[in-house]
This record gives sequence, structure tokens and C-alpha cells, in this order.
Amino acid sequence: MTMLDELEFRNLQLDQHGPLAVLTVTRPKALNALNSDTLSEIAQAVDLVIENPEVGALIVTGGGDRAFVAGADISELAELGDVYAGREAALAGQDVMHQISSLPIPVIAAVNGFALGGGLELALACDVRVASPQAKLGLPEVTLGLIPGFGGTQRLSRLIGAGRALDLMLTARQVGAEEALALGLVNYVADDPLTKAREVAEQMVKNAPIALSLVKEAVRRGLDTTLEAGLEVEADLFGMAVATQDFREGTAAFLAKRRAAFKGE
Ligand SMILES: C/C=C/C(=O)SCCNC(=O)CCNC(=O)[C@H](O)C(C)(C)COP(=O)(O)OP(=O)(O)OC[C@H]1O[C@@H](n2cnc3c(N)ncnc32)[C@H](O)[C@@H]1OP(=O)(O)O
Repeated sequence: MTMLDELEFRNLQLDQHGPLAVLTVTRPKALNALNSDTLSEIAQAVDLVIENPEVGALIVTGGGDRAFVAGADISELAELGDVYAGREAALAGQDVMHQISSLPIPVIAAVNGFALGGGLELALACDVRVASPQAKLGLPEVTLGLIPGFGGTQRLSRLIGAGRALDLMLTARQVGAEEALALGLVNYVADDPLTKAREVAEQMVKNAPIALSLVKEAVRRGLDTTLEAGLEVEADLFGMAVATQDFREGTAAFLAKRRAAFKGE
């Protein structure tokens, strides 16, 4: 099997540390802005992560010490000529964010600086966000005559509520890490967000992998539906968890007062 960190990309780096994969966007001259090449490299990298059964969690971060990702690449956006090109550009970005948000393994954003526009949308596609004290987060698209197009209008509202999301999108203001924490926009603030993200990921990968994927699926599908339909989804997926070997192992280990050895089966 190919080790993830043996592969070469132009605008990102993919590293593997045991069960953890780390995807680092590396366009420091443009504060890691997402041009179309970088977006397609992210899609390729995520495909490799999905195909590698050794990887139990993914961390996404930005190279350098200034930015997570400062948005979609504005010089490329400026070239968009008509309504169709604009729509295609949004759909292309949305596809990559959807690919990340529907990964069956936990995905953690280590937000080490600016996470603006498409950069915040990338962080929003992850399950959990860890911010450095210097991080600045926002959706400033209206300052460019645009609206968020990589999922921000939908994911930010679902995460922190429509009122708070509208405040951020209509003012275009950037929030610091502590305000982001108070808003529920990030889960943790840490001086070294990558180290903290690793700690959180390590805690997650100790748990039963199929159960992790079912939790993600239940939350994702439930957000798009009524409480009643969401509870049915939960019951169905609970049933699937009961059919796993890991459930037998987890309950047997508890009763025998020993540590569970999950196999993802
Ligand atoms: C669907 C999605 C839509 C979107 O995402 S729209 C884009 C949303 N993002 C933004 O509007 C943020 C744009 N960037 C900024 O406002 C500023 O940057 C910062 C506040 C993040 C930092 O400001 P400072 O410290 O003064 O740095 P600097 O000189 O502006 O940036 C360093 C270099 O990085 C390039 N850059 C920064 N962000 C982007 C970007 N989003 N797209 C393309 N290039 C970007 C700059 O131009 C410059 O480059 P050079 O050194 O060649 O002048």
C-alpha cells in the first residue's frame, strides 16, 4: 500500500503519522488561497485518504504561520465571466467541501491563522475546529460583491444559527479565536492548534471506527430533516452499530473490565 506521505503535490502536503493523516495547504505566498489547482489537489488527497484503511482521522491545516486558508483565490474569481462560470466555480468548491464533510472518519481543522471565505468554508466542512489565539475567521465575500459559495451560507447557519451567521456574513467582520469559541464556531483554542488537533484525533481513533462513521452520518442526515425523520435515521444506524463485531467487543470488554480492541468490523 502506498504511504500517503510518499505522494507529491504542488500546493499541499499529505503526511501520515500512524492512523492520522495531515493535509497541509501550502501556498504561503497567497496565504494558502484556494485556486482551482489546489482544490483539485485537495480532492485527490481526500480520495487517497478514503482509500487508505490505515487512516482513522484526518487533520486539515495551513502551511506557514499566518494563514489556515485566506479564501478562494481572488485573482481567479476576478476572471469569472458570466452566471454559468460563477455557478460552476461554486459547485466545484462545494463538491470538494462535501467530499470532506462526508468522509467516514473524523476530520479536524487546525486553524492556525486567517480562515476567511473559502478558508472558513473548508474549516466548516470539517467535524471539529481548533483555533490558534491569532486565528481570524470570517466570511468577507460581500466586500468583493460576492456571497459565500463553497457552502458557507448553509454550513455556518447550521453550526451557529442563522442570526449569528447573518451578522458575520452581512458585516463581513473577522472574529478572533475567543469570540469564535463563544459563538460555537470553533471547539477549542490552543497555542499550538496542530498538536491539540492531534490530541483530539488520537482520542477519537481509540473508539470503534464504524461507530464513529455512523455518528457522523446520523448527525449529517439529521440536520437536513425533521426531528421525527432524524430519530428514525438514528434508530436505523443504531441497529447497524449493533450488527458490528466492534459492538460485541466493546460490550464484552466493558463487562470483563478490560480495554476493547476494535477492528472496524
Ligand atoms: C467561494 C469563496 C469565495 C471567497 O473565498 S472570496 C475570498 C475571501 N477572502 C478574502 O476576502 C480575504 C482576502 N485577503 C485579505 O483580505 C488579506 O490578504 C488578509 C487580511 C488575509 C491579510 O492581509 P495582509 O497581512 O495585508 O496580507 P496581504 O498582503 O493582503 O496578503 C499576502 C499575499 O497573499 C495574497 N492573498 C491573500 N488572500 C488572497 C486570496 N484570497 N486570493 C488570492 N491572493 C490572496 C495577497 O494578494 C498577497 O499577495 P502579494 O504579496 O502578491 O501582493
